Amino acid sequence: MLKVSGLACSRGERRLFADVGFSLAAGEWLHVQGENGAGKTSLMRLLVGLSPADAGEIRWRDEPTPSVEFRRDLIYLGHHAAVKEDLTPLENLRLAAALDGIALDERTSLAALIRLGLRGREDLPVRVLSAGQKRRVLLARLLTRPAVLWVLDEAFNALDVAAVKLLGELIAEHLSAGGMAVLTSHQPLPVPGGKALVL
Ligand SMILES: Nc1ncnc2c1ncn2[C@@H]1O[C@H](COP(=O)(O)OP(=O)(O)OP(=O)(O)O)[C@@H](O)[C@H]1O
Repeated sequence: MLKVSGLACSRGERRLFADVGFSLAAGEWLHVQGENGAGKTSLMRLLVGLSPADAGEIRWRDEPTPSVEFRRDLIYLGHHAAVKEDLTPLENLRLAAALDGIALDERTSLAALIRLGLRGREDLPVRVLSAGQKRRVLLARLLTRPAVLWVLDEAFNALDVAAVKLLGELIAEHLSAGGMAVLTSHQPLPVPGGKALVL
């Protein structure tokens, strides 16, 4: 269970939001909405522990975050998350796993890339892939290790119609398996249910 209460955030002189609260249980997801500059990315960064809040509390499994359990249970894909251009998709996935302290076998990586429609691209340097294919390499990380909580900032950007549908399916499968997700997007998302938070 993720429980957020009384969260406040300022940037410079400006108060972006105050008293933000929500909770997520297994199978639930939150759609964070708001106009450009409202503070969606700032909220996601607070949630995952990359920047401190002015006030409020974030609890995961009844413990304050960040905790070892929270880090283990979380996959965060930031708004500007990128893949390394000189590495191949397989190498990118291995590197991301290593940074999470996890050894990743090639079979799992390859299966993730194939699910993301990148069969035959796994050994090419990422720099030769299209923008959408690069996003797909990033999204393949979702399938390389089990994580209960997916925090995805504008993950649907730069995806073609098929990839939007695929990501929607991956998130729906994740939720059906008891996962949770916090998603930002300016568009309606192809994921059933969901709570809304408008900043
Ligand atoms: N480190 C920082 N220093 C100063 N201002 C910042 C900083 N980070 C964010 N801001 C400001 O905070 C506001 C909210 O930014 P944020 O990226 O959270 O918005 P957003 O809702 O994700 O916007 P968008 O829909 O355009 O992606 C913006 O005005 C931004 O310029």
